[in-house]
Amino acid sequence: MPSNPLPSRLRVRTVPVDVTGDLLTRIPDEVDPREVVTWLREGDGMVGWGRAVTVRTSGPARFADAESWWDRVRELAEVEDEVRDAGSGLVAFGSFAYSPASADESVLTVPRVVVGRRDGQGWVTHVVLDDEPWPPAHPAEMLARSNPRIDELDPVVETPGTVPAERWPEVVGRAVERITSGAVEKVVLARDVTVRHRDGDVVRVAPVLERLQRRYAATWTFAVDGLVGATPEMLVRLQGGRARSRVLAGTIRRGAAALHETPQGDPEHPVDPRLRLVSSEKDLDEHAYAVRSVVEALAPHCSDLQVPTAPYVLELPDVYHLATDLTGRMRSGATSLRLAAALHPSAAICGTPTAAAAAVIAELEGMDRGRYSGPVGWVDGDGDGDWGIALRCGELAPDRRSLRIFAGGGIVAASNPHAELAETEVKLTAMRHALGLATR
Ligand SMILES: C=C(O[C@H]1C=CC=C(C(=O)O)[C@@H]1O)C(=O)O
Repeated sequence: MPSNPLPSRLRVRTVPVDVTGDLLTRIPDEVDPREVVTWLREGDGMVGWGRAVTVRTSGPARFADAESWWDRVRELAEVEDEVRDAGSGLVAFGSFAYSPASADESVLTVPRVVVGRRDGQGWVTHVVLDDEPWPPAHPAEMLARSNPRIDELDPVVETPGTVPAERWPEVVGRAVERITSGAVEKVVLARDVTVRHRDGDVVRVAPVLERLQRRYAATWTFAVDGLVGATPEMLVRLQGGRARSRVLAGTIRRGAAALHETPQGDPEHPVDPRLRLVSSEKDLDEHAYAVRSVVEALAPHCSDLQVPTAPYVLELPDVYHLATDLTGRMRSGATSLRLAAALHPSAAICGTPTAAAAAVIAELEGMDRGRYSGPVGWVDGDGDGDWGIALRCGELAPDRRSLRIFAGGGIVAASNPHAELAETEVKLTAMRHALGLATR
């Protein structure tokens, strides 16, 4: 497990403060973009920066190694927490590779500073190591500073990804063949696109996050170790003994164009795309596989698991998704991180059966997904936390001068390869918009 040795002391102090305005503007501009962490929704949540302690893990044990490291950090921490809410006191932000075979490391990190706000209650957490003194600035003074360049996007250009868009329908067609031959029932295939700083400089993430949270306020805007995005899908939230999950699968594009997209579309008698989505056998099938995978993984940990019988339509700025919200009471004592590990990879991003779908993905996608589609989120000292699935996101290259942005879609027997290409394009809109690229 490659990680720096833990310090002999780790002191954590959380104080309540009045936090007004946009949390993202509190992140100092000079912070390395890979050291920025965020978890924001509807303006509330947490932002942080700096690294107090960090673990990097990889391979099949990437979750288990991170969990045992977190247990040691929890034992070591001396916590003074005047707020005592989920996320106050000791907290770590994490992001895990989708595949055990990924060359990309998974990461769990305790920032030096966290600024949080929930339901009008603000707080600041500082972390110091060994005998370091507490930072001299009073939290209120620190919060008075605000990043003057938050609206300044870096100029970027887009270049093709691993599989060029025009070849994507062929790749999807091969997946449909695997499904009709019976090798697999559902498989989720994803593609990437590379975006580079036009002048070869470092791409700053705070302005990207700012645009994501403004347009996609109802999603979770995240940043962990250079992975930035706005996910609509909550793998698991654990708070006060209750687990929740929002499963998404099944998508239709918003807007007038969607009305004419299928061969059956009649421009004279447009059908609301939401109605089309809830009555589409193909999308309902795709959704049912995803729900089943989450129910199977949550059931051993929960009593009283509530599973709605039919999905609802989640409305996002570019797309509608079929969505199911599940809730259960915890009986296993697992932390949110343990639950995220148990739920990954769900059939919303891998397929059914899991092992067969993972093999088809490895064979057909031709790329390493890195941390796209892996769990991303945070865990606090009590084990509570939020873990989303890293979707609608991009991952900064180690040199921070480019990022790969990703989008995928669930393939079932009835999938149309050209419609699947269009679906990945519309899902790429979130990151293209946030980076200031004209959307197609
Ligand atoms: C794999 C992605 O979306 C998943 C989540 C929602 C809907 C999906 C779909 O309809 O295919 C995917 O399962 C992605 O955004 O890259």
